[in-house]
Amino acid sequence: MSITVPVNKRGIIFNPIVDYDLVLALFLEEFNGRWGNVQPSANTGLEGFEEKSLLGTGSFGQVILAKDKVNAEYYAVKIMLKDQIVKMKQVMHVHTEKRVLASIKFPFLVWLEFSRKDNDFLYLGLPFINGGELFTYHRKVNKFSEQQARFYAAQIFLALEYLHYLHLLYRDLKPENVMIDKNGYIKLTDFGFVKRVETRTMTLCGTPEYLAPEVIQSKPYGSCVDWWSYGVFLYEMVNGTSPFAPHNNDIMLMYSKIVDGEYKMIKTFSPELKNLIENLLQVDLSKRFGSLINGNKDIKDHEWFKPINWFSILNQEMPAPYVPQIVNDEDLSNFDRFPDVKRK
Ligand SMILES: Nc1ncnc2c1ncn2[C@@H]1O[C@H](COP(=O)(O)OP(=O)(O)OP(=O)(O)O)[C@@H](O)[C@H]1O
Repeated sequence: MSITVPVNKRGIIFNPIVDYDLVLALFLEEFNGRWGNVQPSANTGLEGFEEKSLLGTGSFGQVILAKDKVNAEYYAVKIMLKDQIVKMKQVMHVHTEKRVLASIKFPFLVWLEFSRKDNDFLYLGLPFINGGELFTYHRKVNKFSEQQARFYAAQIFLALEYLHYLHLLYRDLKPENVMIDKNGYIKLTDFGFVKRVETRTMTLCGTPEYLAPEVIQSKPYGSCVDWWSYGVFLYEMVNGTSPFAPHNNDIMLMYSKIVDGEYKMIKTFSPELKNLIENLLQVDLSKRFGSLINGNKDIKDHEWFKPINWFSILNQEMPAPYVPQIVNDEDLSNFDRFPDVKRK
């Protein structure tokens, strides 16, 4: 079987499955070295770009669609208000997000195309992923079949595996951060909570319904928090709602259920899916898949993933179960609608 070998921006070839040591070495060279494979931010704001429409909003600003006036390429530009970043004590997070985005290259992750700044804002230019959020599509269809969920879950598995090899914790897995590209494959976006840890960390962050018990309890944690969120994600994809969705907005009750690992298993899930979820939503770290002696292999080799050929997923050769309809480069019909961009 042929394996397409991804080539990163500097033309260095690596195979993300076979040679992770090389991938890690290249990542570290970028991450610790020259601030990634991009030039330092030019102080020109979005000069040279046409600001088109609003794609989404985040904690520190907006993500807009912008068109490069010279090469006519489209980008999703994350615009962050400097004041807001400082007030919310997120300087380090933004710094890390930029360095990580500039240093990674993997089929199922977005990367940094360029960065800019001006007096008030920071701008991160990302490839425009035009199929919208997985969240929007999932909400439209309500549930995925196990086969469809497996297609997305396999890509997310490979993305997390890649990040973990680089000692990066993603810490914010949720359908809102998974974008669908024009071919129906996915890309993880939003690296605002990514943290590089060689051992363990203790920071409380993430999205409440997806938080692992050890994060809520302020215990030191490692990459297993992503595998917990992955279990929540699988459940939600196939069931329609997440296992710990709060009743009457009672967040404290939801936290106590997460800490106790108390959720309802869905009878209609296949036995394989039930087993995988039970092993991911394990409060006891000595039992959670991803942290046992076989590491990630317990997930990758699990019966539920038997129909998956990992190389054809990586090479994006498997037909996607859903391919978004995109009529032209500015088609935003797959995004939730927002009013047009107006920024001083
Ligand atoms: N590369 C992209 N292509 C198209 N749309 C994108 C892209 N990146 C982000 N978006 C849109 O913008 C939204 C917000 O982006 P993102 O989550 O990165 O912002 P954020 O400020 O980090 O948000 P959060 O508050 O979740 O941390 C996304 O949910 C998505 O709809």
